[in-house]
Amino acid sequence: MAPCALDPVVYDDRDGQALENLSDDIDSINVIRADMIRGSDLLEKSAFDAEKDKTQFRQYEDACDRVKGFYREQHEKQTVAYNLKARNDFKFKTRAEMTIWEAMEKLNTLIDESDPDTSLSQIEHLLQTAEAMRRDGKPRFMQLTGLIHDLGKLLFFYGAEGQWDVVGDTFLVGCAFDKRIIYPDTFKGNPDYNHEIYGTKHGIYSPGCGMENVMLSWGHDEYLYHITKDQSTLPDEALAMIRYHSFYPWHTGGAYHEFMNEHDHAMLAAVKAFNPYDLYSKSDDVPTVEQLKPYYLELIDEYFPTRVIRW
Ligand SMILES: O[C@H]1[C@H](O)[C@@H](O)[C@H](O)[C@@H](O)[C@H]1O
Ligand SMILES: [Fe+2]
Ligand SMILES: [Fe+2]
Repeated sequence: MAPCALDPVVYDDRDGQALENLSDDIDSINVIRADMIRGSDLLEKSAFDAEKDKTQFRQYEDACDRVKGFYREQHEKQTVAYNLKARNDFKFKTRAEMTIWEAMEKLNTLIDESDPDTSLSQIEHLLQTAEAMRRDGKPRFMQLTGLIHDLGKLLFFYGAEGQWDVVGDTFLVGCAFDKRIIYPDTFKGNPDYNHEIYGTKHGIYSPGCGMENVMLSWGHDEYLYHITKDQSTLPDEALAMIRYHSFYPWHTGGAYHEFMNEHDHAMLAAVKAFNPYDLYSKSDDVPTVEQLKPYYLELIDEYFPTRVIRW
């Protein structure tokens, strides 16, 4: 079987039991895909070690069966009907009330089964992302965005149907599934694949309609986007980094650009600046949570005035 950063593992850990048998072969993942970051001047003074061969990130063809199985299920189940229902459920429920830091601690028991590149816990991944930005002197709002960007994975504990509607890359539903999405053939099992409208190039959308009017597959990005939009003072760039960070077919693959408006182009630049910190910090040293906590608690207070968040 193909190698995997996280194999074998206990995935369904909703009760917070100990996760067992995490393999520690993440050393082999110190790799950057130079073509993905070329042109991003925000990376000129990057914290990522240029000597490391980064081409091994996001190697889905070589990924283990866990990752492949995850995406098959996700691609078969993310339909328009499911997405409408998920948004409706979200709107009419408050799942929990807790601070950002408490959310980070709660999320710590989740191991992301879509991710071929890390076996670390989520709190460590969040701190790695934020710390890489801090080292590079990125603005405080961006450091905070790095710290919280995956907190939407909390959905897993609040009524998700599995991990397929929480983690993984995102794409559009309501129009044809783009070939630039990883494992594009797995969409053949999606009931919308041959739909008379959803199966067409533009589907229910029209060119130039703006990304705020398209439906991204439901998961941690969309969920946290709505929460931060309503309950933080973070700027539009931060909200875009949160909403689109898993939208690889768009920010890296170049798909769906026909739906963008002018504002979206500015947001795309912000997401591209964010993305390398999310991805390539996965090979950085494991952060010491307690040591970093005071700095980040202060940063959280700057942008979340109510402190206790409705999740
Ligand atoms: O496996 C990962 C993980 O779920 C990330 O949180 C998400 O943002 C990425 O797009 C995905 O590839
Ligand atoms: Fe994510
Ligand atoms: Fe992430």
